[in-house]
Amino acid sequence: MTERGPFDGPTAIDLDDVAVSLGGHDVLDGVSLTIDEGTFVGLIGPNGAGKTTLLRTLNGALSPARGSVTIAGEDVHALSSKATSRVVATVPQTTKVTFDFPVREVVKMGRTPHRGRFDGWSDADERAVESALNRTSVARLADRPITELSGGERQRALIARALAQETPVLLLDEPTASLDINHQVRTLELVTDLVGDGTTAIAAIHDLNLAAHYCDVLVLLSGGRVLSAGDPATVLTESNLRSAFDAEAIVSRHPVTGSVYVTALPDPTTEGSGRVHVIGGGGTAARTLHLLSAAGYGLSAGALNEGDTDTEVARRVGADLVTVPPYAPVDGAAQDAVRAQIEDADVCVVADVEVGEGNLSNLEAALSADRLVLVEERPFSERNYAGDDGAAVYDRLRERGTVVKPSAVLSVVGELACDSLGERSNRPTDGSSDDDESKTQSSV
Ligand SMILES: Nc1ncnc2c1ncn2[C@@H]1O[C@H](COP(=O)(O)OP(=O)(O)OP(=O)(O)O)[C@@H](O)[C@H]1O
Repeated sequence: MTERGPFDGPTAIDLDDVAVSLGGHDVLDGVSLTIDEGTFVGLIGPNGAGKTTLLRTLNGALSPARGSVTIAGEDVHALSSKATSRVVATVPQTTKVTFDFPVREVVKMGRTPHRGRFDGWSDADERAVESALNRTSVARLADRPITELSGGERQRALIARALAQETPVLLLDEPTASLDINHQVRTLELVTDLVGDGTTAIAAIHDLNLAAHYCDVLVLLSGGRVLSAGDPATVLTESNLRSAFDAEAIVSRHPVTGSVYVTALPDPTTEGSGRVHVIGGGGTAARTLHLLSAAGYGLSAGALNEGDTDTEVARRVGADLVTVPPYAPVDGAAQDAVRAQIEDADVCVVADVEVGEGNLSNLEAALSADRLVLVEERPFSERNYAGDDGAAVYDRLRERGTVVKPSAVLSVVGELACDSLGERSNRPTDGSSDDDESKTQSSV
C-alpha cells in the first residue's frame, strides 16, 4: 500500500481524496491510498490522528464528506450494509459487549452476511465457525458467555467472529491492545497467514515495532492526513516520528529479527556541557549516545567496528569516532587513539557491553585513563567475558568507576559534570590504589 503508490497486483482498496468531518471537525482530509490485494497494512499515528475514523470509513460506517472509497471495485458507500459485510469484516477497538451470548453464538454472527433469511445452518457455516474458533484459540471458551471472558479473551472471540465472516478484507482496530505477548504474536501471525492466503488486512497498531515486524507496509497518519506511506523502513524514520509524534527516537534494525526497530527516547532533563567518551558495541551505546547528544554534550566514541549499530548512531550524532574494520580487533594504534579521546573527555561511559576480545583494549584504555568512568549495568544483567583477563579487567573497571543503571546515566553524567568538570579526575591512573578515592565504586 502506498499513497498512490506503484504496487503490483490487483487493487483491493482505493481511497480517493477522502475527507471526513465529525462534530464539525475535519478528522480526515485528502487521504488517497491504493492498497493491493493480499497486503498487511499497519495504520500508525498518534492518538487522535484518525486511524479509527479511517477504518470506520473503510467499512462504510462513516460516509466521507468528499472523495470515495472503493473496495474490490465497489463503492463501499453505495453498498447495502449486508453486502459490505460480505466484503469487509471489522474487529473493533472496544471489546465491550452488552449481550451475554456464548462465544460460539457470537462467532456464528459472523456468518449472517452470507445467509438468507430462511437459510438453514450449512456445513460451510459450521466449518467457518469451527475454523475461526480454533485459529484464534477460543475453542475451549466456546460455551462460556462472552461477558465472562477477560478483555484479551473477548478480543480473540471478536477476531474469531470476523474470521468466520470470511471476507477478502479484514479491518482490525488495535487488535493486540488487550493481549498478552504470546497472544499478540499469535494474532499477528494469524493475520499474516490470512494475508498469505490473499486477504487484505488493515490494522491500526500503536506498537510501532510490532507494526514494523509484521506489516508489509505502513501508513503514518498525522492530523487526519497521510504523512508517509510505504515499507516500514521508508515510513519509520526519525524525522517522520518527530513530525507525527513529537518524539525523539532511534530507528535501527532489531539484532535478531532484522526488522526496523524504534526506541523512543525520553526528553533530556539536563542541559549538558562538557565532553563524554562512550565505549559500546552492538547497539549497547545507541540510547546513551542519543541522550547525551540531545542533552548537548560533546561526544567521542570507540573504538568501534565499522558497520556496527553504535558506529552508525555515533556518526549520526556527530561523535568523534575511532573505528576499526568490521570484526577486526582493536589494534595498538586504535587503542592509543581511544586513550587520547578519553583523556580529552570529562567522563567516560562504558555501555552495558559484552566483555569480549573486541572490547578488552577499550576497557583497558578506560581503566588506565585519568578520568571519571561510569559503568552502565542493567540489574541482573549477565555478561560473557573473554577469559579470566576479561573478567579481571571488568572487575577492576567496576571497582575503579561508578556503576550506574543505563536509565540513570544521563542524570549521573549531569551531576558529575556539575561537581567535577574542571577537576578532570576522580581516580589514580593505575586503578590499584586503595586510598579512599579508589573506593568510589557505587551503584546508582
Ligand atoms: N464523533 C466524533 N465527534 C467529534 N470528533 C470526533 C468524533 N470521533 C472522533 N473524533 C475526533 O476525531 C479525531 C480522530 O479520532 P480517531 O479515533 O479516528 O483517532 P485515532 O487515531 O484512532 O486515535 P487513538 O490512537 O487514540 O485511538 C480525534 O481528534 C477525535 O477526538
